[in-house]
Amino acid sequence: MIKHLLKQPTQSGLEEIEHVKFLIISRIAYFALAVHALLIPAFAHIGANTLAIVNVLSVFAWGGGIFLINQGLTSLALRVFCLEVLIHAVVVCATLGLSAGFQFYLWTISCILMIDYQLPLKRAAIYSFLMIITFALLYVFFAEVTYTFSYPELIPHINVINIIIAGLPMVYGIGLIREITISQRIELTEMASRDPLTKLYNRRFAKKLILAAHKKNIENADNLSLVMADIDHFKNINDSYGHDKGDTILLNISAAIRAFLTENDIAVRWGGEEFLLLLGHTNQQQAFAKVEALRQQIAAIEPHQDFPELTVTMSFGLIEWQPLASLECMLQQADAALYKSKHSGRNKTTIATGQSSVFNNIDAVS
Ligand SMILES: Nc1nc2c(ncn2[C@@H]2O[C@H](COP(=O)(O)OP(=O)(O)OP(=O)(O)O)[C@@H](O)[C@H]2O)c(=O)[nH]1
Repeated sequence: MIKHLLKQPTQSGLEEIEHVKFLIISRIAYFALAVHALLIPAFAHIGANTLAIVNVLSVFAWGGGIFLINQGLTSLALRVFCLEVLIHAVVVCATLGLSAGFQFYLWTISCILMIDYQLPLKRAAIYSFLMIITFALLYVFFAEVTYTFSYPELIPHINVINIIIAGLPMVYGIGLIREITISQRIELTEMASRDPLTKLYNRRFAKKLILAAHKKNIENADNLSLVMADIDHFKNINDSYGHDKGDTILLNISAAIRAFLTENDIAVRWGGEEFLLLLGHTNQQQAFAKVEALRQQIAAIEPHQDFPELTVTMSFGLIEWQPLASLECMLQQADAALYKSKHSGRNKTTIATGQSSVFNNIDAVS
């Protein structure tokens, strides 16, 4: 229910909270309006005419509040509602006594005031605390007031109903805050772990993932290969076609990389035009075959119909992770292999074994 109310995670946190609050408050407002309207004949029927009149005023207050909500003045509406509940609780308790349980609504508005983000925290806390003080004072001043109207046998039931209705928004509100907090935490983690342009993992976050994958591979005695990849002559592309075109190429390449990944692989935007791929369950020869397929696929991407002469290629260097070697050592070797690919003509894949042997691509060999 709460999840259903939450909007897309792209919305800023406070906006999202305000939106959800708006929906909840409008629902509560319509419900309260209906209840107060029903209480008018009920109070008139038991002979509590003052309360019937107070409820007429309450209906106006809730109706006015709904009008304010529809005008986008939710926070002001909230304050009108709080004032109405305060006055209502005091008048009803003074007339019927505390046994009917109308005082518990003061706890509800005390909580609602605390989630009114347009109120500064200090002021919200003071108002909220005043509601609690009022609640306590009702027990001081009206503890002796006894119910003298019709249907006294209904009072214990009304008490239970009031406690439940007053308690529900508090539970609901806390549940809502919990869901929003979790969804924002997930969103923040995503933002902190991803590169904003390509949405691949960023370097800082990926190191943890890579080390965890390596540890798991050692435990399972499995193969793991590490690939450094770099777009060829990217500076020239930027200089000739513009930075925006360069960004589009980065996006196309990231999409190709993402499509190529299996669930055991990790792709990272390692630097500007440099990517790191971690291929799980993959030995050196398998990694070479996979990377060659990716390299050819990238070379076949048509960057734009307006620039038929523009071809984008990538160079790769790969190494199978030796179980006892450090990440830094493996990165150095993969980097050295990439360097070889670059310096032997680019658009190539090089395997770094201990002595960094070079495998040219099929086109280059033939
Ligand atoms: N459009 C765009 N360009 C970027 C981005 N990040 C880095 N670059 C550019 O990538 C280029 C990298 O250039 P170099 O390191 O000289 O490498 P290169 O031109 O690809 O040459 P080789 O790697 O030797 O083939 C620089 O011009 C950077 O400005 C980015 O996010 N968007």
